[in-house]
Amino acid sequence: MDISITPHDLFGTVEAISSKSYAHRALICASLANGTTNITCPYISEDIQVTVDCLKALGTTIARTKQGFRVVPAKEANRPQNIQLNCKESGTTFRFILPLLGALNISATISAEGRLFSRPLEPLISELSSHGMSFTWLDEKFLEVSGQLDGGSFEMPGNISSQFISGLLLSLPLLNKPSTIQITGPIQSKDYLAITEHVMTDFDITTPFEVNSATYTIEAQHYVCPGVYSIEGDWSNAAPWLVAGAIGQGVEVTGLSMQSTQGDKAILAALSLVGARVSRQQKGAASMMDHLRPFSISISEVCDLAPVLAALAAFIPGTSKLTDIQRLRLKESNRVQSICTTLKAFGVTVELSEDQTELVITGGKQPTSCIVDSYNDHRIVMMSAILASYATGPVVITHAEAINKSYPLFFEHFKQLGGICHSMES
Ligand SMILES: O=C(O)C1=C[C@@H](OP(=O)(O)O)[C@@H](O)[C@H](O)C1
Ligand SMILES: C=C(OP(=O)(O)O)C(=O)O
Repeated sequence: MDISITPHDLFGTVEAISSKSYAHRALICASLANGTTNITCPYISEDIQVTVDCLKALGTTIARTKQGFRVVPAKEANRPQNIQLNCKESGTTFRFILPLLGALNISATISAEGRLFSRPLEPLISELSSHGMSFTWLDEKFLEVSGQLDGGSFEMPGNISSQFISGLLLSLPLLNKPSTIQITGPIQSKDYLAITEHVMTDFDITTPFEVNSATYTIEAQHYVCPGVYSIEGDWSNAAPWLVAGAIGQGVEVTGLSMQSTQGDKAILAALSLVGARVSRQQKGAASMMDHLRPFSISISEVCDLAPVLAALAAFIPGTSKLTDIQRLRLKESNRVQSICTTLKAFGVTVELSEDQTELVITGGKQPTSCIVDSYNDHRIVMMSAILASYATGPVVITHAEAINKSYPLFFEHFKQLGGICHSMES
């Protein structure tokens, strides 16, 4: 599907969709608990559905209700022994499900789509292999997984994907012997680990972290069903609207928690830093244009914000920088390349620093009318839609169905804010 956008100011109010990161974790914890959990999660996406489908294959009964999901864990005797899973393009699902298969001693043949199997996995596979699990690649198209995961001492680098560590945290309490996870090197995406700890605590599991040794201790524990569980609004997917507000007449996003553990609520601090008028409300946030100035922001803790921050930089006269961009190359697309190519198509000057760790964007000229690709990346679609709204003429985004990975209602909400778009079959 291609989307054609006619430039028009984005203005008004939109409701935040349910947090994808919280939804993945709550569905997994509920599947492992001692009773039925009703999860409030009004908005779903392809990635959340992938986690639902994988958990169903593990024996969990999950029904879509009016407001979310009813999750009934499998009885031990009813768990399958050998299953087929398709993790599609969901990195979070894939990296969480691998240790879980080992903890439940279920063999699986896993398939994937897009770039998922090319994204980093080795540190996780290597640690799981030295704790009882086996992995075999079939033609690089399927991953066969088997073996009982054994507790003990795990080591994991902190600067490749926090999902390796979150996956271990979720699974290790199920083992009958205590474990530790020592994180080596710098720890990045820390707030995603905090989200994992938050949801696990809500299901009565504690995983104390000792800062000096950078080590989690995980005792054998039981997930306790909280009865109901509410998924909060998604800050990462609210960010494009808040950026649109800051370069236009103002946008408000409701249904967001100001106390959220989600690192991407830092979009508000970023917008304040560039001089936008930001208001923090009881249950939401709004942003509006003021005197915008160039910025330099490290994206090491907020890597999913990089595409929309790049779009923001394009509208600000002067040179802005996104620094610590190394891990952007490991996402649904190589986001260093896809951000650069997209900005250039809109006529925006962008350069990579000599050491390849910074994107240097010179903004202030109106983005030009163009045809851009999604690079099969939902966050590039959102970035392009914001740039297109203020472009000199029509913009076509090809393969825009990539948006469904995290935000199937994106273009509905875009129209709700006054955006003008229509879809065309590719
Ligand atoms: O745990 C999570 O829910 C996520 C962790 C982050 O990945 P990395 O830790 O690999 O950066 C983030 O980019 C991803 O969209 C969601
Ligand atoms: C990288 C993302 O997700 P995942 O790692 O789960 O595929 C994302 O949502 O931008």
